[in-house]
Amino acid sequence: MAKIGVIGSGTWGTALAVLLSGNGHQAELWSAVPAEVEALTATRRHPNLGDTPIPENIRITGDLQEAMEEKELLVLSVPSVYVRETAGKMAPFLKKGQVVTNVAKGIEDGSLKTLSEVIEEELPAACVTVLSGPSHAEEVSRGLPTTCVAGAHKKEDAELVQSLFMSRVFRVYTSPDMLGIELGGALKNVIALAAGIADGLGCGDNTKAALITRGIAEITRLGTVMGGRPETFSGLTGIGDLIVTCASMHSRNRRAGILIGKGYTMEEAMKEVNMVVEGVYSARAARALSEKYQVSMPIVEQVNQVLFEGKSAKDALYELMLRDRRMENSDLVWKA
Ligand SMILES: NC(=O)C1=CN([C@@H]2O[C@H](COP(=O)(O)OP(=O)(O)OC[C@H]3O[C@@H](n4cnc5c(N)ncnc54)[C@H](O)[C@@H]3O)[C@@H](O)[C@H]2O)C=CC1
Ligand SMILES: O=C(CO)COP(=O)(O)O
Repeated sequence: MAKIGVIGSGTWGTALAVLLSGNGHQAELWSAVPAEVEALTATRRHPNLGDTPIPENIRITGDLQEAMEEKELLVLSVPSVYVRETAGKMAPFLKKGQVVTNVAKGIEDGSLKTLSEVIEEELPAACVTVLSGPSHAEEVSRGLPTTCVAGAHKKEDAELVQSLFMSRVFRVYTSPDMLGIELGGALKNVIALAAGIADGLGCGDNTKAALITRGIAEITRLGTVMGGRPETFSGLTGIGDLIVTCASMHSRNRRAGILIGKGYTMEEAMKEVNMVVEGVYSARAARALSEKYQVSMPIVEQVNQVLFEGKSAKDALYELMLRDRRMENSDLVWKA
């Protein structure tokens, strides 16, 4: 039995605390929002997780020091925009060498840093790791079989995360490619917005398959130029996560995209979904990275134009369809 602090009691942090508690660990769940601490303590339910009870042995607290004290692992589960601020607040209580696992998916706006890089800046004494993969909280909390990848610089840190989370319904692999894992997790949300927009426009399965396939091509092009491994983008945290987020009605990004495709503005769609839609924040960062690294990302570009420049979803779709004619893979060569 390990003591684990889950820092962030949103849908995902709560589902992970329930999973860890089911694995026999003592989980403590922290929230920055006092009203959330009160409501979760009173109801022992998370509003987005249906009837799943939060077991009585999970302590819910607004006291960060208490949530971090004597913990073998700290799971950082706040949305990406709060990662720097929250990691900064954790700094005074962090013990040297304490393992911190980030589970948020994003890229910091402006700095274009991955979230583990942000955490390493704020918590230089921590051993920073990540956990990512195709894993909707709504299904994990119900014990539906799910697979993820624990990424770390050091093998033993990845294996610690693997051993604490692994169960008969939650299989965890390990990987040293933290950069590839994090880029896949952040960038798939932008493609999921495009997939949702296509759904909202009334497109079909052919369109969805095209967006997933060309989407992973964009993610892999950028990710490998930045130093991620191609194998990672064809694995669980790359194509795996992209498939689930483009196909599932649990996906916040896809749902926001559907509304935008139906004519909602970005702000209206985010309000309606009422949970964090990370792709909206990652879209701008993805476009900036594609410019910085001179990598073509046409889907990312069109999503940006729809979200931030008032372009109609239909125009964006037809512009993608009528781009310059090209080979599917320009590395292939024709026989003479
Ligand atoms: N929901 C899911 O199925 C999954 C979510 N993720 C990632 O986990 C992260 C969190 O997502 P969710 O839990 O779904 O979000 P959510 O929308 O359910 O929760 C948002 C949370 O933000 C917190 N918050 C508000 N103000 C804050 C502040 N100033 N400082 C710190 N926290 C604050 C609130 O406590 C609230 O619980 C995201 O990056 C998401 O992409 C990753 C895998 C699965
Ligand atoms: O990353 C996630 C599932 O792996 C959650 O994000 P979405 O809800 O947008 O799919």
